[in-house]
Amino acid sequence: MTQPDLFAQPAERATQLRAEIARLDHAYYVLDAPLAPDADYDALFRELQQIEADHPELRTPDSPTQRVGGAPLPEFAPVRHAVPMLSIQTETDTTPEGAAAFDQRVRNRLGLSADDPPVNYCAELKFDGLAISLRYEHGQLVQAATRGDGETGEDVTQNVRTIRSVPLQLRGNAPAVLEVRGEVLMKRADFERYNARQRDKGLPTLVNPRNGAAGSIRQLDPAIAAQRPLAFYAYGWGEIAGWAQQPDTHHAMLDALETFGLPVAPQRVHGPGAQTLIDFHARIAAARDSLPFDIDGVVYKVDSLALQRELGFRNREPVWAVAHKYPAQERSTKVIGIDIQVGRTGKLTPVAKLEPVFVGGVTVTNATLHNEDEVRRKDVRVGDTVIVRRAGDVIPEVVSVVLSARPADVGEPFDLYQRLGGQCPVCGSAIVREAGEADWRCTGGLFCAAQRKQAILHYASRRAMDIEGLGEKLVDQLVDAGIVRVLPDLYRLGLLKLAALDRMAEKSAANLLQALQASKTTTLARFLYALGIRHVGEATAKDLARHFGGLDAILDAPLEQLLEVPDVGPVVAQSIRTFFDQPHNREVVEQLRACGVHWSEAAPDRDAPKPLAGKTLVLTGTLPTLSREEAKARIEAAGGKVVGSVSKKTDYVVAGAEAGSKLAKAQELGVTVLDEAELLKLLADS
Ligand SMILES: NC(=O)c1ccc[n+]([C@@H]2O[C@H](COP(=O)([O-])OP(=O)(O)OC[C@H]3O[C@@H](n4cnc5c(N)ncnc54)[C@H](O)[C@@H]3O)[C@@H](O)[C@H]2O)c1
Ligand SMILES: [Zn+2]
Repeated sequence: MTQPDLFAQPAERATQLRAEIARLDHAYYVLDAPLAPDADYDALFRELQQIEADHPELRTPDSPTQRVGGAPLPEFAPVRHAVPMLSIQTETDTTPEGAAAFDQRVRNRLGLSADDPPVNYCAELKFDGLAISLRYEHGQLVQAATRGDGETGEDVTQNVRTIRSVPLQLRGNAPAVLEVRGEVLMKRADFERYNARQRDKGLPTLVNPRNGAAGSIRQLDPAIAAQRPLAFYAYGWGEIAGWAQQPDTHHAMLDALETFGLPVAPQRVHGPGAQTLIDFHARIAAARDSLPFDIDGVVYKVDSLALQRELGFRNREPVWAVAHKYPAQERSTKVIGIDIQVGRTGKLTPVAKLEPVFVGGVTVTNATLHNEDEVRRKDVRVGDTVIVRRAGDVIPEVVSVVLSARPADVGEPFDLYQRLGGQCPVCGSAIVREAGEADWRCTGGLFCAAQRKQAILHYASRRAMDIEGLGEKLVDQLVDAGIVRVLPDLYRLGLLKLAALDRMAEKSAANLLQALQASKTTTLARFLYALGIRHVGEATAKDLARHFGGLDAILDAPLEQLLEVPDVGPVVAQSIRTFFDQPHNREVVEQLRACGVHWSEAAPDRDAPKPLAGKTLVLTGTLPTLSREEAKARIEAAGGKVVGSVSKKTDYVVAGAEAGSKLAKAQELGVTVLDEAELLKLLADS
């Protein structure tokens, strides 16, 4: 990025700026891969405009200030716009009161004095997407084109057809020719969802919604475009022919477009004078974060089409419209460090520490880097200049690195495991990243301070230890006050301490103590589930309890033994093993037992005979006494496997009432068919 060169002469500086702007324009408009945040680009652009205003002799016809957008890509068929697609002037005073200056300018140009009535205006959102022109002939969508350089755009009809909200056929009595102009964009939630999915799959993410929209529309493969969720909002028009009663104000035109079935954003107003605009500016600024899509500001337009014609155009901009921007949602800043945070579920998230930057209306000093692969893909290093995005209520994130600004002494490529020496930065337990997972995790779930609240809430939940009255608010209080650090502390709570907490009546404190006392008598399955071991849900906890009978056998079970448990595969077995290999986790388990948590242990099931070992069974129809789940559990406990469809490899089909095609198939293949009684008899042999 070119820094202002204070010693350059205006002519030299203008040349520098034009070259830099041309480079950024190409990346942004042609390649859909911006190299700098808009705020930086806008600063360069304004500087050039200022030089050209101060030194008109330096203005060249090929200056970026004299034209719109970028050259169309040769891969697309060119579309010559019957009415050019222009830009909009962005004012420097973009405070709400800035609207008064626009009003004054309009009044001056129209030769109105202070005694004349106010001019009517219309105000809309300034969508941050890609401008598109939709051509309808006799109500049918016949062509969709990008803005391109304003004169010639790209034919993107196939891709635009995949956008659900763009009508292929207009409703009502549409004019013979209607060119609708508007913006294609990606809603924030769709963008987040798309990126989350990509991250999970280890695939590249979209830089921002604007880019996602532009990149999708300018896809050569409509099938790819169709997978990207896009939206469209109309805000204007180009060529019109054969419209008998065409409205004569901008707002009535938008209303008419809406009646044709075109999407028009509801956030729009019209009314007299600057105050209409000032109010809209303030209202939208407050609502910006909660809008479903990104906007970069608001647009003010003179409402009367006759007055618009009178005011006309200047350079590449209409005189009757102006844009006021809000604080940028993307800014560049420097990475001064990369921290790793431990989330409440043990997930490790790399976070960039930043030189403070004002973005999206707040000062940001931290931005998420999501996960290790993401840091590597973006190649973010300490010392880099990065683009940071903060839009809506989403946490700020690092979008990309400005590689051209990378210093020679930049840090090493990021390696999470090495950075942490394999240990959770909060509790020192081992960290793991399972196959197919994007995140590293701390395995010290019972002990890790970062996971305390989550661990307690899970432990107390209804299907775990079922401790009534121990909800989120109370857990927050107990942990924040330092009263409960690890689970066994729960059993050391006394009435005095509890009743001293905010809003805790003595009665409810006593109830809680009673619930805690009652929870000490439990089952092994509940206790195992309550520990919150990753991948050990209720069903697996029950299987483990049944298979091993007692806790000690599980604590030390080698992987091979864990793998013998029905439905426990390598990932689950490893997760159990790693969990109990953490000394801190074991300590907590021992302390819980010492506090009196107990259950009755049974003979280990794994030593029992397995009459169905190696057999494959299929269940069909309704059995007289066993539910489908019970039958499955019993068969699995006896070493059998239950599958969904009958084949030659099936050993038995267990058929109940209303058995259908599976029974027929079994008979056809000559597979032995059992009823419930016969199944129970087989099981009883164990
Ligand atoms: N980051 C970069 O490197 C880089 C490079 C080039 C351009 N840019 C950015 O692109 C923009 C450049 O200008 P531009 O001419 O493309 O757009 P602009 O900001 O000058 O405004 C014109 C565009 O606004 C859009 N618009 C949205 N809502 C509208 C509404 N209600 N009514 C009318 N128009 C509406 C239309 O698409 C129209 O084409 C700037 O924001 C600039 O920061 C960034
Ligand atoms: Zn930890």
